Amino acid sequence: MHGAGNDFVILDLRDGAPPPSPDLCRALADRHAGVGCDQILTIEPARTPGSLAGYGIWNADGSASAQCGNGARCVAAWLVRDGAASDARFVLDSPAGSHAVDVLGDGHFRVAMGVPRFAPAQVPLAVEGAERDDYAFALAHVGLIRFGAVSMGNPHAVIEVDDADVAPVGVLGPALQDSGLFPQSANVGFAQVIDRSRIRLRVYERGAGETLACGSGACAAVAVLVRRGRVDREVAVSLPGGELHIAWPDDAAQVAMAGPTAFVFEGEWTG
Ligand SMILES: N[C@@H](CCC[C@H](N)C(=O)O)C(=O)O
Repeated sequence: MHGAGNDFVILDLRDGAPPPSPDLCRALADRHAGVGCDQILTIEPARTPGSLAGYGIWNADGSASAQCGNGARCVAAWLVRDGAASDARFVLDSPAGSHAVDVLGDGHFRVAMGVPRFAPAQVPLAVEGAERDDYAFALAHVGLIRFGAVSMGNPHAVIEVDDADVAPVGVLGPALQDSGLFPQSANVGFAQVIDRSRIRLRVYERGAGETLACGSGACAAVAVLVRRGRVDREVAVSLPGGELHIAWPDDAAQVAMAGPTAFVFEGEWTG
């Protein structure tokens, strides 16, 4: 499946089958010798009362994550297609917590992605002191780098750029990930503000490299830009693979992310 071009291998493990090993994740995600994907998602039994199902998230490099916005929509679409979800609203459990999902029709879903957390210890970001909207550090080989930092259940850095097309995503993304500033690494977003309700975004993801879209990254970018007063609280985020709609009604509210899903093919892994 894919959500705005962020592609997934989905394993339905609701029968209690064990999750894939990191080696199997890497083999599945390999775009030459495997199926090819940014993340592997496992659909699992619900973890909290009232939830429809749980899901796990593994990056292409075999590392685990707690949050995946595009993946949440794809899991929702899977459950709707197989008849497990018949209501217009249901709840799914990610490793980061429970998420209300709204069925919007035509393969589109809205997911409550949680309240953004900016405190350095919560991102986590290895700096002393109170949270800030903007951090600046000189990194070896790349020089001064300014970014915002936020957790959406997974760690994000957001760098504002003049033109997303020419942003040095493949240089600054790994440089920030490897800098030691983010003890659990980070997904690094490059956000270009078009106007107060539209941005463009590219994301160099932890464990996957640059992807065509990152749902939690879109939420993170909007949260950072709202805090800086750069955008309003409802923003259309244009990513290389599609568009997501992000709404953050107030600082204490959950961020809502809406966007598309698509089924691509089904198969049996014999590798
Ligand atoms: N593509 C996802 C995020 C997947 C996990 C991320 N790479 C991490 O390691 O935290 C999304 O749509 O949010």
